[in-house]
Parts: sequence; structure tokens; C-alpha cells
Amino acid sequence: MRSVEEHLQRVLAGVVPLSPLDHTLLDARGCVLAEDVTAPWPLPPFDNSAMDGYAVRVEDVKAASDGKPVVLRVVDDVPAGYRASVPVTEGTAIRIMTGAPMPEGAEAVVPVEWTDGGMPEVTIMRDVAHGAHVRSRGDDVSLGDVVATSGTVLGPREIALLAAVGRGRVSVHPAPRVVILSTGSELVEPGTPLQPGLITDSNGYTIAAAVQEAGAIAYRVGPVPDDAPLLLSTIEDQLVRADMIVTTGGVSAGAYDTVKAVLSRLGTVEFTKVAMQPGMPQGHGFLGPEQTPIFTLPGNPVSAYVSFEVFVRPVLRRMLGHQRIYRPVVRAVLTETLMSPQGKRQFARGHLSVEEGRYVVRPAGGQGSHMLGAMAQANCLVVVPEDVTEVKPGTALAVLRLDEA
Ligand SMILES: Nc1nc2c(c(=O)[nH]1)N[C@H]1C(S)=C(S)[C@@H](COP(=O)(O)OP(=O)(O)OC[C@H]3O[C@@H](n4cnc5c(N)ncnc54)[C@H](O)[C@@H]3O)O[C@H]1N2
Ligand code: MOO
Ligand SMILES: [Mg+2]
Repeated sequence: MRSVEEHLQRVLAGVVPLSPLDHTLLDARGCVLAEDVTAPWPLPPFDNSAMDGYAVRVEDVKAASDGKPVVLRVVDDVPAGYRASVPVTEGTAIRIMTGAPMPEGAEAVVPVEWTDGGMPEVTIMRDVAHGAHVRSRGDDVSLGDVVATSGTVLGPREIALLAAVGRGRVSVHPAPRVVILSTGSELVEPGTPLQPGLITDSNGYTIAAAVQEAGAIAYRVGPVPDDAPLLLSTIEDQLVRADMIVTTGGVSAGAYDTVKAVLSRLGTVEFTKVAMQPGMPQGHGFLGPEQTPIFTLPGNPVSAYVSFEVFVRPVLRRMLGHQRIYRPVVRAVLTETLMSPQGKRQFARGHLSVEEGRYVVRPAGGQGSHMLGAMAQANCLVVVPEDVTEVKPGTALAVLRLDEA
């Protein structure tokens, strides 16, 4: 049997980020930037008002107060998006809205609340300092600043800045397109009435959701029966749109396990046993003219999901260009006894929380490879080393957080 590390190294070997492509800004959300972006103009691009009010010369409103207001002639009115047609000169003001460019000659803005709001004359009840309520050109970002570096993951905050510096398109590593195929003659689509002996295809949905959560594009192909020619033609058809193929089921020792039989016709896939639980039977290889990577995951629902987390997700994250490809790991204190098979690394489903300032983890129900009810309670995988068969409460173990990228 192969160790988890060895299998992981093998599936990661030679994996590089997908070649950069231009994306529109919103299509680039969640992607990794493949260029350094510099600001072609400063932010703000021009001096502008931070308040609705009146643009004035400081000297003209000096010592203005409720008891001794100042009256100025209003010579223009500038909403955001417009520019004043005249300057502010001695004894005058220009009405101005938030975001409008500061008129020539104006040194500060008096908010409307400190005035009578008048037109064509305004009575001003407060004085202001030079620059008051003015947002200066470049006070946030300077012309030529690098606002985002290659490798940055684009979320709402980064996208805000790219939009502000005028970038409608950016170069990013595109999201891999992953075809997900469930195999098994017992499988029907959710929403179909259950006949005796049949179950619904949950793996297709689990893996598709996990692919999307990893930042990739999921093409879920409905369940394919255990029929070698049909499976072969389905995979052949799907290759054209796939950067990766993930199958579930049919890789163990069963008499109808068709995946193994079929794939040698399309490429090279190595089937192996990995010293882990769940997820022992694994297959990985390359198919078709493009040498598209394929993972054949075990059919048991928990095994398929855990295998995805441990092997497939890091590969997808690397194809996406992420620097960090693994889930964050923390050490947490176990609350209940956990049994584990000798010689296999167990990835037990657990629930991680913080109690009295430290991480604690409790097993999330039954640990059978079919137990989706228990899996849905989990927010982490508790790693029990290969040589440990029983872990006592109070022991600290490494935990992979599933609730954080
Ligand atoms: N004699 C042996 N039997 C089994 C072994 C073994 O070493 N010797 N290994 C066991 C382990 S461990 C696993 S894991 C499974 C892997 O089985 P397969 O990958 O061949 O998958 P299937 O036999 O097709 O299905 C297993 C199980 O999972 C259910 N299943 C399959 N696909 C789905 C799906 N899309 N949605 C929901 N559930 C699914 C299927 O109905 C079976 O119950 O083999 C063990 N057996
Ligand atoms: O690993 Mo099977 O992968 O134990 O259920
Ligand atoms: Mg099957």
C-alpha cells in the first residue's frame, strides 16, 4: 500500500497553473491574478468634495459663527460628474455635492448643515480650516502604484480597486473545467422516486459542489450504469470539454466494477491502494490526446468526498494558480475516544469549535464510509496517524479545516 504523502506527491507531479486568459472583472472573481496591475491614475483622480455644501475660500468664512454669520454670493452649482464653470473668488461660494471636483480657487467645503442652504446667496455659520471636507487627488493611491500583484486572489475588495483604476479586464489563471461522472447501475437522479435496490446519486453532487467550492467549474454528468461500452463512450465524449475528469465508484474488487476495465482503452490510469481510511482504493492517470488528468475515486460517499479533499482539491488549487493549495491545519483536543485502523491514516469527520480559548474537536457521529448524515455534521477532518489505533480524550490531533480555503 502506498502512503498518503506518496500518492499526493504523484498526483501533484507536473501540475502547473492553467495558462493565463483575459477575463472580465466579474468573471475573474475568485481567480488568481496573472499580472501586476499598476494605477494609470491616482485615487482619487482629482480633488473633490467629501460633503454636500459650499466650496469657499478659508479667508472668506474666517470667524463665522451663529452670532456672526457670513453671507457669500453663490456663483455656480456643481453636482458630481460636472465641473464648475467659474472659479471661487473673494466673497463668493459655489454650491457643491459630494464627489464633485473642487472648483478652482476653493480651499475647503462648508457642509450644508452649517449654512442656510441658500441660493443665490448663502449664509454661513461656521468657519473651516484649509482642506476641510476635501478629498485630495492621490490621497489613497498614487499614479503608478502597483495596486495588485500577480498571485492575488480576486475578491470583492480587490475587484473594487481594479475597477477604480479602470481595469475592465484582467489576466487571470482560468478556472479548470471538471467533468464529474458517477458510475453505478444502482444510481438515479435526486427527484426520481426510489425503486427497491436503488439509491440516489449523491457523489455527483458532492464532488460537483466541492469542485465549485474549490473555485473550479463543475460539469456534472448524471449517473452512468455499470456498462463498459456506455462508460467508454461517455468519457470519450466528455474529454473535449474537460481540464480534469473525476469519476466515482467501480474501482474496488466488485464483479461489476467497470471503471478499471474501460480506462486502459483511453489512456494510462494507475490503480492503487492508499494507506488511508476512508479512501483506500484510488486511481489516477491521463486520458486522450490532451493527456487530461483523471481521478477515479472510490464509490462509498464519504470515501469519495475525503479523497477529493485530500488529493483532488490540492491539484485543482494548483491549476488555479493558488500559492496555498492545502486546507488550513490546526491542532485540537479530542473530546471522545476515537478508534482507528492499524496501518492506515484515518481522516475522521469531526466538529471543531473553540472552548475556553482552545480548539476542541468531537467526532461527528458514525465513521462508516456510507454515513452522509454524520458527514454533514462535520466541519473538519481529524487526522489520526497510521500507527495509532486508539486516541483517548484529551489528546491533541491535527485537524484539516473544511470551512476555510
Ligand atoms: N471485497 C472488497 N470489497 C470492497 C473493498 C475491498 O477492498 N474488497 N473495498 C471497500 C472500500 S474501502 C470501498 S471505498 C469501496 C469502493 O468501491 P467502488 O469504488 O468499487 O464503488 P462501488 O462498488 O461502485 O460503490 C461502493 C458503495 O458506494 C455507493 N455509491 C457508489 N456511487 C455512488 C454515488 N454516486 N452516490 C451514492 N452512493 C454511491 C454504492 O452504492 C456502494 O454502496 O469498496 C469496498 N468494497
Ligand atoms: O476507503 Mo473505503 O475507502 O474505506 O470506504
Ligand atoms: Mg458501483
